[in-house]
Amino acid sequence: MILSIDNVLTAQELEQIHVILKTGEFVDGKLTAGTFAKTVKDNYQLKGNTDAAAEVKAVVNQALKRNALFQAAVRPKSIRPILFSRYQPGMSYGLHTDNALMGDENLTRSDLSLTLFLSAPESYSGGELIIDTSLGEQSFKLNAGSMIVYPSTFLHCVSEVTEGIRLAAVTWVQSIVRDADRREILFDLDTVRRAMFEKYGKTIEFDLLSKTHANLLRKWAEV
Ligand SMILES: O=C(O)CCC(=O)C(=O)O
Ligand SMILES: [Fe+2]
Repeated sequence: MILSIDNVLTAQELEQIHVILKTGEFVDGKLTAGTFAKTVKDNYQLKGNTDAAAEVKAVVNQALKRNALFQAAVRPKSIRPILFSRYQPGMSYGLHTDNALMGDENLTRSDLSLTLFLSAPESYSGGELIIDTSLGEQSFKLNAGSMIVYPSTFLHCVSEVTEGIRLAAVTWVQSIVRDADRREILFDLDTVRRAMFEKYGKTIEFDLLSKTHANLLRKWAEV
């Protein structure tokens, strides 16, 4: 399942991030790419381990934490440090696969990748996130503050930016439910059970669905 979530950031948070990214120090994005992805990665990334990076990371982490749809669909167990990237005209990130395991001591398995778009789509040309799914290529260029979450199992790329600046936040998530199909079943069950509660209250059907949801989660969760 590829999930598009709108308004992850408020206008105020977006503004705060833009102010920081305007003066923040950017470094070559190749520094955070795997051996082979490095050969096709051409962008800048906000230098990590600075006060500026800590502030923007905190804003995005908080936004992910409060987003009910993200939490229900993704079931994050751990989230890698957020990267803030900048693409200027001529820059792109060619077709690649994300590393399966990330980090040194605390390994995170990349079950899901996410791109949180930070620039207004009309402010730059190109720069689509293109995901090579089993149904063919799907191209995304969302409003500033909106986010795409997709299984890290897909090949993907960022097309060349030909005009303007593309700013984005990206990271990877290990889910407590490793398997994407199982994650979707749990998400659907949870959605239906909540909708039934809203509509009919705490009926026996709601209780049975809740039991099934909880029992499947017990079977499939890795905690
Ligand atoms: O910027 C994006 O939309 C995706 C970046 C990406 O694929 C990566 O950092 O691995
Ligand atoms: Fe990637």
